[in-house]
Amino acid sequence: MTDRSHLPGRRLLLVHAHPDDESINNGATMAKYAAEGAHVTLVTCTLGEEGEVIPAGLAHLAADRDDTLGAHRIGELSAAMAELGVTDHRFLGGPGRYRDSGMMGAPQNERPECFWRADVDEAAAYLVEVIREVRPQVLVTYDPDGGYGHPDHIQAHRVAMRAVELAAEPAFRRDLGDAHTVAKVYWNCVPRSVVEAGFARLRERGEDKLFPGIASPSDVPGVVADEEVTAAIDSSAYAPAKAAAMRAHATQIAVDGPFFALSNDLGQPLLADEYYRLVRGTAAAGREDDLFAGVGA
Ligand SMILES: CC(=O)N[C@H]1[C@@H](O[C@@H]2[C@H](O)[C@H](O)[C@@H](O)[C@H](O)[C@H]2O)O[C@H](CO)[C@@H](O)[C@@H]1O
Ligand SMILES: [Zn+2]
Repeated sequence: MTDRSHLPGRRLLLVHAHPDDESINNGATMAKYAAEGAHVTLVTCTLGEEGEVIPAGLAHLAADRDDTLGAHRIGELSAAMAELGVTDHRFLGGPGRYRDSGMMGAPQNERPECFWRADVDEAAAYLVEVIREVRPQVLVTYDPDGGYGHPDHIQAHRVAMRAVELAAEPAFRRDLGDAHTVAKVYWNCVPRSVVEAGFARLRERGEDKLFPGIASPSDVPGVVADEEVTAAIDSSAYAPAKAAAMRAHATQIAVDGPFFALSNDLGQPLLADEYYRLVRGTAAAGREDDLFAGVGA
């Protein structure tokens, strides 16, 4: 039986594809739970080597130039975690084990070392080892489409969901630790009414002029009908930390007040509250305001 005495009471594990996804999707949630004393663990599946680069002075980092963006983004991620108060962040299988696959359909999808071509069970075993060590009650990842169809996001979903299954199997890889059942699994999402209100607010205030273009609600990853949302984390107190963490990913994200843009220069609202769909486990009555609702230590 695993000795849990050294583990903090509440333990949250997040599984993401690239450095920056964690701050965009869950920055306020991570800051909130870290501040409340929960143990927050982030596993990022690639280094984001194939990303575009916003600052002109860093353009040389790009994959088709010096190909050092991955190493640079490790530093960005560390800076972002410092802003959120998160101290446990890891790369799946170690830094560089799986390479960023590029956008769906890109030639990079064919590289043998890219995450999109990973064997899901082999990749999941790396995550089983983390799950059996940290023993989280709650795991957060993407929906089956990865939020917006990026191959690394889709693969992160598949690997996370497979690892949850395997970690709970006592007969699976006993060398990776005692079996552990994750009590609750959530997928990131955003209610349609919140996204539409966010864009309307920015247009009303004329802040949609801060960037060359403005995205549309359909560009936002994981938009769902309001009634599909099962948890809403009021993280307004942590909005500054989230914005600072997003700014730390300077090669990928430009933040201006309540607005941000990725390298496509399409501005969108920076949402402080963060939303989830429970897909494994038992939800508390009504829309939850705590991801740990109903779980024991
Ligand atoms: C938020 C996210 O998942 N970013 C990924 C994504 O980056 C996008 C990509 O470069 C696209 O071509 C741009 O138009 C868009 O603005 C970017 O956000 O894909 C990258 C390559 O796989 C990845 O490194 C980045 O983290
Ligand atoms: Zn991503």
